[in-house]
Amino acid sequence: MTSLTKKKLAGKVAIITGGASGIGEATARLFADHGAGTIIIADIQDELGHQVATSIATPDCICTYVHCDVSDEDQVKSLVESTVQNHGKLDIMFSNAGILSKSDQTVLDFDFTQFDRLMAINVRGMVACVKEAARAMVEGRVRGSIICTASVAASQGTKRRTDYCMSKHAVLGLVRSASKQLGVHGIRVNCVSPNGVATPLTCGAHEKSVEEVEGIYEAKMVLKGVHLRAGHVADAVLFLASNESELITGHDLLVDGGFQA
Ligand SMILES: NC(=O)c1ccc[n+]([C@@H]2O[C@H](COP(=O)([O-])OP(=O)(O)OC[C@H]3O[C@@H](n4cnc5c(N)ncnc54)[C@H](O)[C@@H]3O)[C@@H](O)[C@H]2O)c1
Repeated sequence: MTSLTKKKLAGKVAIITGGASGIGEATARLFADHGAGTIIIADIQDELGHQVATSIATPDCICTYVHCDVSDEDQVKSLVESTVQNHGKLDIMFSNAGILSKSDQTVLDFDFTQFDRLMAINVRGMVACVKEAARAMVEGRVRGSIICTASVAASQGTKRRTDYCMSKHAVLGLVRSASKQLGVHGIRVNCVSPNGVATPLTCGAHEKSVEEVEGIYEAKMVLKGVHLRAGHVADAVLFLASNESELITGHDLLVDGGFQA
């Protein structure tokens, strides 16, 4: 096999949170295409998660669904422990699960109940996934890769969705700190920051179709003639998960069509 045809994740064991839908699902499919030996889809949408896992599994790729609410550290701990017990190790954690609040969450109309729920998933859940994955990698002496999903909202303010913007700023702080602490173990920690992708998350928030949402986001991109899709984000995650990014850690990889240029 030449290096050009070599699969980038041959034999790797990966967990993808929020893997039943959108960016997580697209990444699970791409990981399978690139030879991952085991992919664990961790989500709270049980029926969809099982369907996605079944559709990805092949004789060469074990793909299973595990119910895991990332806001509950015990569930994250047991997700990681069962992965290592059943599959021998953990090489890649893609901590991707995230939500938007129902209301606009401007400062003047801030709702703390929605804020608490969002922070429990978008921040507490991210920390739990990074913590448990890193502990398993250190214990198993795995030079693993941890990737979090941040957002373009991680590095600039927003006119609404204040809680979401705050949560993604926190993800950036987590990634940068974890990368400094875990480098000594050979563990890399990075994040991807998409601009708008039409997924169930954003279509639901806008109450618009995929085409309408893609139109809204395309208007904000510098690059024209292309829509930012979940597959573009998955490509960036694959790069950060594979040895092609061996020297890259603590990095925020923007996938935004030039939005922040
Ligand atoms: N779509 C975008 O425009 C965009 C832009 C920047 C960042 N992001 C981020 O990308 C990530 C994925 O979002 P998406 O657009 O693919 O949305 P999505 O709704 O299609 O997928 C998110 C998945 O996370 C799961 N999830 C929600 N709460 C969970 C919990 N407590 N525990 C486990 N799983 C849970 C959902 O069930 C869903 O399957 C999120 O972190 C989001 O903030 C999305």
